[in-house]
Amino acid sequence: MLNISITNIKVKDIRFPTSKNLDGSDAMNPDPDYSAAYVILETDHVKGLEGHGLTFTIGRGNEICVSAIKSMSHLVVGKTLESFTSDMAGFWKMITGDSQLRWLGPDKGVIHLATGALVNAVWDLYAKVEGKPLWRLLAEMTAEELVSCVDFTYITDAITSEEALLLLKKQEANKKERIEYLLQNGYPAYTTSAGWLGYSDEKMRRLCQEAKSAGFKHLKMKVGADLADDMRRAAIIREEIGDDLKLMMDANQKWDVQEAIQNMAQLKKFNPWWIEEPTSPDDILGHAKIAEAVAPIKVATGEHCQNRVIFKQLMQAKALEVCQIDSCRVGGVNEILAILLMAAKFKIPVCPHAGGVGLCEYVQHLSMVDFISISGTMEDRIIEYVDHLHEHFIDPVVIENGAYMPPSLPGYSIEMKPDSMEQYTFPEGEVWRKMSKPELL
Ligand SMILES: C[C@H](O)[C@@H](O)CC(=O)C(=O)O
Ligand SMILES: [Mg+2]
Repeated sequence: MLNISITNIKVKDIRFPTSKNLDGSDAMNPDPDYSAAYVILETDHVKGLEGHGLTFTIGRGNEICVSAIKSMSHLVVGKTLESFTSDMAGFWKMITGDSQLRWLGPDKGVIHLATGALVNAVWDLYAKVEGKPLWRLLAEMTAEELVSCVDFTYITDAITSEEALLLLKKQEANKKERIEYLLQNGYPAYTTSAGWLGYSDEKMRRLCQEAKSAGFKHLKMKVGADLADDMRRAAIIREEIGDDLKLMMDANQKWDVQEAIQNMAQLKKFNPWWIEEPTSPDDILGHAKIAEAVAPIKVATGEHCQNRVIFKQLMQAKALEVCQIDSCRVGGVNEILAILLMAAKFKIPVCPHAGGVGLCEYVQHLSMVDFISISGTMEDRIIEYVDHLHEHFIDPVVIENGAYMPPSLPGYSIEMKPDSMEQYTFPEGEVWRKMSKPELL
């Protein structure tokens, strides 16, 4: 059944003009246009099944990701799916190990974002061929099969494949119960939709009220542009959500280390649960220093963490207390599994990043497999939710009473509607043509 070949790859530059309403805005990224470098793997499957994947950017530069994906296409076109799935760790090593492309990374920057799109498209195809949503495909793997998806290169000083196997075996006994629990209750979500930096106070108030009535128990706000403004906005949010809901703050890398410590000394008045990306994502020791100084406020990071090696060091240095995996910043599902395993070993909760197009659709699968097979718990774990652009997906996320309900369609939930792809292709799609010629609006 898996003996199908990938016959062709299509890559698209799809952009949504979210900067118009300042959706997704933060202190570092004031005008993001949520965008996708989008991959379609065509196959010779009798039903014409395709693998879809994307990597997320915020507009300009999306074309560079598109180009990088095209440069990697020789690694998948003409190959059978089985040649990948029979040795998933080998597949990932091959994709990230091209002897010439590797020079562009290794495992970082544009080439790694491109890897994310391509690897995720292969997993989408695999899950579709197996007729299962990705979370279930992964959850139904044995401990041995899951371990065999992971390339442990450069992380064996933190976790070996033998340790990973033991950890997974411990979770095997109660997997069925956890699947049942998930199907009944879903996985708790938090919302960022009320707290974008560019929103007016009135809009923020209204969205806080809506979030509360929709059943969310956690809400995240953006900080970092101006401390006085952060204090004012935090006071408004607390006024609206009260003291029972948890509030998180996200500085999107705006501060130097000392500045982060000083600013959090002021903002702690609003009882934040975590401070996210307080400084440069590459500054491991800086994060450790901040974590020590701002405790009990937790330090969260990961959406710009380039690979499993940096995650490993953040964990080893006690620099990260909430692990925010990003489904396409690192090299797709295989590398995410490596990070989930390390987080479980270090007992660090995983709360994925999802502020972007398609990221909610992706990451729900990852937290679900974490719960079922890896950490075995939802304690202190929540998945980010942003209320944008879900209407463009064939299998959009379903949020009920503040929780993600498990997807049931086969695949990785990332396939976009053909119409949406066409209209938002940059720059020739209808939406962008009209924007460049306002008289057509
Ligand atoms: C530019 C993105 O919207 C970013 O602000 C997302 C983010 O930091 C988050 O969701 O967290
Ligand atoms: Mg963030």
